[in-house]
Amino acid sequence: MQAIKNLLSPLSGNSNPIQDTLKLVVIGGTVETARRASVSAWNGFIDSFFLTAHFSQEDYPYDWLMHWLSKAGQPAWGRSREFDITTRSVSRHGLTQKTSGDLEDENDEDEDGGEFSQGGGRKRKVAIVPSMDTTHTIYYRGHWLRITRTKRFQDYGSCAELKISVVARNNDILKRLVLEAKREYEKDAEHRVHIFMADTTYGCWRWNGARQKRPMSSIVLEPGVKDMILADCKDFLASEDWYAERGIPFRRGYLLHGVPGSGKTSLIHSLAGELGLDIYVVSLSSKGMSDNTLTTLMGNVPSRCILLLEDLDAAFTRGISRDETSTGAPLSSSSSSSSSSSPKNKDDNDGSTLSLSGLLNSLDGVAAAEGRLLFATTNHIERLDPALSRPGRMDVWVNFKHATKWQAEGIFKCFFPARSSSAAGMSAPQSDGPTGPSTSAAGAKHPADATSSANLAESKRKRAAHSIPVLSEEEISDLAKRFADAIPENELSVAALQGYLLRNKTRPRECVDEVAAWVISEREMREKLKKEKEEREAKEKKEAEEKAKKEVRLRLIHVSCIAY
Ligand SMILES: Nc1ncnc2c1ncn2[C@@H]1O[C@H](COP(=O)(O)OP(=O)(O)OP(=O)(O)O)[C@@H](O)[C@H]1O
Repeated sequence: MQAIKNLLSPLSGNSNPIQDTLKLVVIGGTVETARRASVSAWNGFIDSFFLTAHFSQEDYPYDWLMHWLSKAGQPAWGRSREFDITTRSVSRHGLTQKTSGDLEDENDEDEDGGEFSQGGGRKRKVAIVPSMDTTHTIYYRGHWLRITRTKRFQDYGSCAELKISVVARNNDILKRLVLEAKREYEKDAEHRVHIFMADTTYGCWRWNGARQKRPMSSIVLEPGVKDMILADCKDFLASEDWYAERGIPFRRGYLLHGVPGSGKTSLIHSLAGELGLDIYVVSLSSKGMSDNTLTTLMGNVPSRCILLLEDLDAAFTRGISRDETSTGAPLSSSSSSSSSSSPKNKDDNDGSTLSLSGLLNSLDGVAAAEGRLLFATTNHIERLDPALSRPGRMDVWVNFKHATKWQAEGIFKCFFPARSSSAAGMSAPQSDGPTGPSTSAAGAKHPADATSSANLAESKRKRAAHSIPVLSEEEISDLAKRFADAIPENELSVAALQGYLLRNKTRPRECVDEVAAWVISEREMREKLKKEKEEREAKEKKEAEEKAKKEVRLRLIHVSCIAY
C-alpha cells in the first residue's frame, strides 16, 4: 500500500531524480498494459459477434473470392485507404478483370514490340485487390464484411489466406457470398482453358496458366478426323452409366502420334475448350518422377478433365523397357529430342525412379481418376512398349502427318478470310506463338473495349486493320488453290506453313507468288541441317571410338604392369 502511495505521490522538486524516473517508467508501463488489455478485450468482445471464414490460396474458393473482390468489390476500394493494384492474374485461373475504375492501358502496344492485335492495341487489365495484412471493410447485401488477406508460411513456401468476418446470426450470408463469387468466376472462366502441370517435388498439381479457347475451326486436319475425335470424346463423357453397368473402368485413352508440328497439342487444347475441360499435363521424363509421385498425381486428377502425357516416347522406349537390366526408368529430356533416332541409353537417366509397371499401375490402378480423357502424344510410336499403347489404355490412335495440299489450302483460308466473312474471320487464324494472329482474335472479340476517348488506340487499330487487305471470296479461293498447288504433298509440317503465312500475314497475293521460292529454300535449309547433323554424329562416333580404344590401351598397360 505504501509502495502505491509512494508511486502516486506527486513528483516533487526535492525528491530523488532516479526515483522519479523509475516512477514514470512504472506508471507509463502500467497505463500502456491496461490500454492494450482493454483494446484486446474490446476486440475479443467485438469478435464474438463476428462469424469468420478462412479461405486458403490452395483451394478454389480463394480464387473465386479474389476474382469477385477484384470485380464486384470495386466500389468499396474507392473508399479504401490502402489496396494493391495489379496487372497480374488475381487467381490461379488468370482472371484479371477490367474494373469499374476503367483502369485499362491501351496505349503502349508499340513500346516493347510485344503483342499485335487486330485493333493494334495491347490490353493490360488492371485489378484492385486487398493489400496484405490490412483489414478492409466492404458493404455486401446489408452486411459489413471485414476482409483481411494474410500470408501463411509453410514447409514448401508461403501461401496467402483470406479471412472474411461478418456480423450475422448464421453463416447464410457467407455461403451466399461464396456462391455468388463462384458463379461470377465460372462465367468469366468460360472462355478459357486452364492448364495444370505436375509438380514432381511435392507430388501435386500446380496451375500453369489459362489460355483463350482455340476454335476447332482453326485446326486443319484431314476431313473427318476432328469430328471423329470430338464425337468420340462427347460420347464417352455421356456414357458413365453404360460403363458402370458393364463394369468397365470409365476411362478412355487417345494416342496422337506423328511428325512434330502437325497439330497434336493444338488439337488437344482445342478439344479441351470445346468440351469445357481443364488440362493436366505430366511429363514422364521430369526430374524426380517416381512410381509413388505418379500414383499420387493420378489420384489427384479431377474426374472430368484431360490428362495429357506429353512425348510418351521420351520416357519409355521399346529398347529400354524390354531390356532385362532396365528399370524402365525415363530418360533425360535432353536425350529425348524428337530428331534423335538412336535408341536411348540407360546412363542418360536423370535420377527418376519411374518404372513402366509403375506407369501402367498409375494409369489403371484404383487411384486413377474415373471419367478422365487420357491423351498421349509421341513423335515415335515405334519406340513405345506395346503394353502402353494397347486398347484399354489407348483406345483411339490418330496419325498426324506432314501437310497435305488439302491442309495447305485450309490453313491459307484460315489466315486470309474472305470479304463476306471478314468480321468473324479476323479471329479465325490462331497461333500459339506470341506474335501470332491469336492476339488479333482477342482484339476482334472485344470491340466494345475501345472507348471514345481512346482515339489514339482507335486510329492505330484502324491502320493495322487496313494494312490487311480483305479480298473477295473468289480471289481467296483462287489464291488458296495456287498456294496449295505449290506445297509438296506430305513434305512440310503444318507448323512450317503457319510460320511462312505468319511472316506474310498482310501480303496474301505476294505470299502466293513467293511460295514456290520458299519451298525451295526450305528444302535447301533442311538438306543443310541434315548434312550438319550427319557430320556431327559421325564426329561424335569417331571421338567415342577413339576414346574407347584409348581406354582399352590404358587397361592393357595396367594389366601388363600388374603382370610384371
Ligand atoms: N493441323 C494444324 N492445324 C492448325 N495449326 C497447326 C496444325 N499443325 C500445326 N499447327 C500449328 O503449328 C504449331 C505447332 O503445333 P503443335 O504444337 O500442335 O504441333 P505438335 O504436333 O504437337 O508438335 P510436337 O510433336 O513437336 O509437340 C502451332 O502453333 C499450331 O498452330
